[in-house]
Amino acid sequence: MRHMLELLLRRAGFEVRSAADGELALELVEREAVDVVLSDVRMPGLGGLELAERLSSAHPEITLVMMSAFGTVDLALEAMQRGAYDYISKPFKQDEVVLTLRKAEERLRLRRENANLRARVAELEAGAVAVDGIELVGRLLIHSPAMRKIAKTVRKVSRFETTVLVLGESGVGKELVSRALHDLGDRADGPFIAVNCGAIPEGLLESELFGHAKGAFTDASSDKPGLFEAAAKGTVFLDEVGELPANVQVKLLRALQEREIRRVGENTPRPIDVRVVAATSRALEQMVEQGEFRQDLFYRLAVMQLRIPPLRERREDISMLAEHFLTTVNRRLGTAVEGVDAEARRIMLAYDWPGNVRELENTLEHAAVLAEGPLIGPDELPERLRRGRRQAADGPAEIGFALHFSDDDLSVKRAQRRTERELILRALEQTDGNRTHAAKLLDLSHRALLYKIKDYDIG
Ligand SMILES: Nc1ncnc2c1ncn2[C@@H]1O[C@H](COP(=O)(O)OP(=O)(O)OP(=O)(O)O)[C@@H](O)[C@H]1O
Repeated sequence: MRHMLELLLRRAGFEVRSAADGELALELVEREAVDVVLSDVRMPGLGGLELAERLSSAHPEITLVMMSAFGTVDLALEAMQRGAYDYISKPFKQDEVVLTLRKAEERLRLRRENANLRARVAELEAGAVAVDGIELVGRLLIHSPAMRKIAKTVRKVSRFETTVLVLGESGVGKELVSRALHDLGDRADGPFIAVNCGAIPEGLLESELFGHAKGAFTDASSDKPGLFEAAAKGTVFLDEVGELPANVQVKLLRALQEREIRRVGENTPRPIDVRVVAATSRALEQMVEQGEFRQDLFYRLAVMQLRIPPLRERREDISMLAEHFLTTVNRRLGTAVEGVDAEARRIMLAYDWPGNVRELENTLEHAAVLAEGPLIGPDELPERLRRGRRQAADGPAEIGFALHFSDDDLSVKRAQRRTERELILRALEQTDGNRTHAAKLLDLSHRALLYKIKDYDIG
């Protein structure tokens, strides 16, 4: 019977090992990774019931299917109580065995999938995944101490309903930060609606945001809810909030204060249930001083402010983001670029990235398309990067160092390593990558510098 089953199952595509009794079967599963065990109920030595017991305690991941002959069905049922998954009664048809095992296989697949999902959910619930010093907060990849601080605040603030104002240059990731606030908070199951206040024509803004009644204006052929109503139980993200015209600023302030809106052409207010996150790349406080933005609205929006530093102030994120973008570009465009060579990397680390993370993303897409080999070289980088030396006006060096100290990591050893790495990067930038000159600036022997460059993976 064992022999016949071996042949049958092999033919059906299973990888089969056989054991003459229960004892041997237990030894076998210790030696090899086994998904499913098909076992008789009656066997010499260790019987099916005991096997079921021992397997389910030592190897709960293994699915056990029993075979029962006439008169042993009750034993098979008992085995199921002790952890077996299914049983087949003898005599059986060949298809029946294969089908039962396929079912067991499917169950296994589902269990694995569930375990994966559970792990992912646990990660999401924790709000972050940290791997090798890289955190994932919502969809934000984070490595630098400066961004870690932001991640910590995002995690805290996401739990509250407060209005948040996200500040930062264009392309630093303000929208992703706002999304993370939404994704990690209680409204995650609700919609996240992003509105670019600068992109909607002034005349349409009010009705886009708050909706309109039929006949409110020429094109209003029916009642229409606005984005604030569409985002019920979710978040409205007002990007470029500094671009809002004065009349809409007033309406927004009222909506935030009263928690209700009026559709254009309607008098009765409607309650709203949204969290508002706003962002701007403009100096909003200055706009307030110059009378271009309402002060009361500014205070209302800026209950909590998050300032995202530009990429040039957190160069530690560049390599991680570059790797991430290469992976997504490869997937999207079918390219097969494995990385960035040492020289191109040095150029990228020294460049100022005025367009921030978005510029980095576009640069890598451009380079991946041009790349001829597995690595991106300096020639594939846009001209402006090769020309762009770091400017002296980049601020005093101390700023860079201050960023390396965060309250949640006070390890002197790690701080020393980070500082040393940063000093080496700066020396290499100042000397155009000339290691002999850099070693002199660093007061290190040439050999020591080479060793450290390798150790710190500077390239
Ligand atoms: N930390 C990060 N991890 C992964 N992707 C990022 C990160 N920061 C930014 N990005 C990506 O960079 C691009 C720009 O980010 P985003 O749109 O959030 O910036 P922004 O500050 O809102 O820009 P703008 O001011 O122009 O609206 C997006 O494609 C985004 O996915």
